[in-house]
Amino acid sequence: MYYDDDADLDLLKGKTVAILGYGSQGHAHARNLKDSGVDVVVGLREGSKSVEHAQAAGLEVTTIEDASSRGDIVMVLLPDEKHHDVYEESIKDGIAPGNLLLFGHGFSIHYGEVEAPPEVDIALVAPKGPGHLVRRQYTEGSGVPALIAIHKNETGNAKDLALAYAKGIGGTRGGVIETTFKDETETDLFGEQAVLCGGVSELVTAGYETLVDAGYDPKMAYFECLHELKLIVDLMYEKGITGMRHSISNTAEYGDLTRGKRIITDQTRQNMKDVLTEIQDGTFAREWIAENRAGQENFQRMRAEGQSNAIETEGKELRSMMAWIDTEFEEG
Ligand SMILES: NC(=O)C1=CN([C@@H]2O[C@H](COP(=O)(O)OP(=O)(O)OC[C@H]3O[C@@H](n4cnc5c(N)ncnc54)[C@H](OP(=O)(O)O)[C@@H]3O)[C@@H](O)[C@H]2O)C=CC1
Ligand SMILES: CC[C@](O)(C(C)=O)C(=O)O
Ligand SMILES: [Mg+2]
Ligand SMILES: [Mg+2]
Repeated sequence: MYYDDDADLDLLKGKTVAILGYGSQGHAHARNLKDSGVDVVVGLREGSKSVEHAQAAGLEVTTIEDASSRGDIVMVLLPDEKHHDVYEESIKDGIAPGNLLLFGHGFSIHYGEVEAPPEVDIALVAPKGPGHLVRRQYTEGSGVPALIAIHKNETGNAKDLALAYAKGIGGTRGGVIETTFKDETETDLFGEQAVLCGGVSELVTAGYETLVDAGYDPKMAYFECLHELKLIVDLMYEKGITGMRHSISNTAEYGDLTRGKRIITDQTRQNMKDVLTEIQDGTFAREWIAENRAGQENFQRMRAEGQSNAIETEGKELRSMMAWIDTEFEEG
């Protein structure tokens, strides 16, 4: 594990860090690095809606081409599915030998979507959390842990620079692990599909719909299955599963221990293994790349279906009454 004392922010002094994209991760990295005293330039496509947000945050904005050629370190924080095309059209020619090309996730390098030139260093700094929380936790004085991995290190400086970058975004406050592009990519995809996003979203929706279908008040179902999830997960985050069980009633804990395995069954565990296999053998990556080449028709349809679920309309109304909940993303 690497913590603040293991990384040297001074290595970024005199260097320009180009952040390509100002989305969830892009805005967080750009703003955190700037607040850490790093010289940052943000690269955005022509007509980007993000220009005004980045400029309002005091950041210099230029084109992706210009940022790629000005950056000693060039961090690609564009959607994974766009990396191939944008790299070929706007990034590749600007990267000088000896510069460091960084990614926030290993997908495009691991699955061969980006073919990098031999004389350029390549590494990743992948926060283990959503970009908006990378920013929020940094401003609060804490930080989202991160992974680093080195794919190519012609200069011999890639690891120290990746660690310095991780420190600049707050990652070394939470702890940084060195891994490989392969392991970062596969564990990240598995986590988001089986547990953090796919698993939890389906679990919450299924629980909500079970209560509503049985005739219970949808508002009660929302509080029970979605709102309270954060409060339970906060305890797990702070004190572990045992700590969470300390805070809940004995009745809840007995139900947890005896009923949980009827929800996550041996079949569910087998399904998790199958999902992992599809990640490891490239099936998922090929499917996602093909979906994009075909214009994202299925992706957009499923996204719209998810947005119109009853739990979403119910939740929007209930959250609007809780003044302490920040319901909008201001940028990113
Ligand atoms: N989201 C997250 O929290 C995490 C993401 N990552 C990784 O970080 C990387 C970035 O992900 P994320 O932050 O979600 O990305 P976003 O979808 O939030 O990125 C949006 C940004 O990319 C720009 N963009 C989108 N399409 C294009 C294009 N065709 N050409 C040029 N610019 C484009 C957008 O431009 P405009 O402003 O003009 O719309 C915007 O600035 C990915 O590799 C992802 O896997 C890693 C950890 C967590
Ligand atoms: C959990 C989803 C994630 O992997 C992340 C926020 O870490 C992502 O790709 O957005
Ligand atoms: Mg992740
Ligand atoms: Mg991910």
